[in-house]
Amino acid sequence: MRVVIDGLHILHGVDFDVAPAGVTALLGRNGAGKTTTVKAVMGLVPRTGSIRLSGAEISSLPTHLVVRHGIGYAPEDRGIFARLTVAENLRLAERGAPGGAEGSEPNYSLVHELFPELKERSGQLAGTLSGGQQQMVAIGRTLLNQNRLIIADEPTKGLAPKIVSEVAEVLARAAEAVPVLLVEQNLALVRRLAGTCAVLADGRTAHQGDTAELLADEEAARRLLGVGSRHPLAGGLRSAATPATPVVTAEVKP
Ligand SMILES: Nc1ncnc2c1ncn2[C@@H]1O[C@H](COP(=O)(O)OP(=O)(O)OP(=O)(O)O)[C@@H](O)[C@H]1O
Repeated sequence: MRVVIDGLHILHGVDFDVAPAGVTALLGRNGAGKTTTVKAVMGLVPRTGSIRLSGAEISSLPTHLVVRHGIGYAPEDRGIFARLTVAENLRLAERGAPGGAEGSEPNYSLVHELFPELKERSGQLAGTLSGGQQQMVAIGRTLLNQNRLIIADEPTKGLAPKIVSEVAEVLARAAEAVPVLLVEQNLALVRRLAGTCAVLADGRTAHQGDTAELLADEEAARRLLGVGSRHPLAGGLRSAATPATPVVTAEVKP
């Protein structure tokens, strides 16, 4: 996949798979191209190449059709309507089944089970919620519909440690139902949640594989992520199986 904006080559060789279950982390240093990559998947920036969702080519689709194919997107800025209530923010996200098929109701029971606070605060203006609560709305919206993939772009950015743990728990539970592509700088969280990862560097895929193996490899972690050998994550990390068939593949077309 490639992205050129105003003549600038932002992405020039991004090629990775999202595992069909659990969390896949999209990693890389600041400016590596992570946010641009997820925007390209969503059709929010012009892109060329191939993006396949469960085998279907979606790289030429506009954003609303990408969404209808079954991708729930929690953007970096959370995309909350501050002057609408929590309930109205959720209602705006309602849609039918992937591909436009009829017959699937928005799953409010799942959202309220994972985030009881959203039910309690349904009449509150979203702009008056805390950062963590707004993140709950953003992730809750992705769980409302029957999605094939959830993309969360730095969902813990700027949150207090206690809220980070809560959001991590929610992502873990969400990933039991739907595969998640997670852009995240917090490597402790990545270690806990993501079995597999792709690492971007300078607009290209620099690495893809088992997250634990990468974080245990001092040289690779330092080179790709800037993690030093004394970093608490270096060495002895959990491993997770890599399922066989990717849910999303993004690659450069020859
Ligand atoms: N619309 C744009 N116009 C020009 N340059 C852009 C645009 N969007 C992104 N870039 C540049 O492309 C590069 C990749 O940006 P991107 O936001 O995708 O990186 P990132 O890996 O998400 O970084 P961070 O971790 O800091 O959020 C950066 O150098 C950025 O300045």
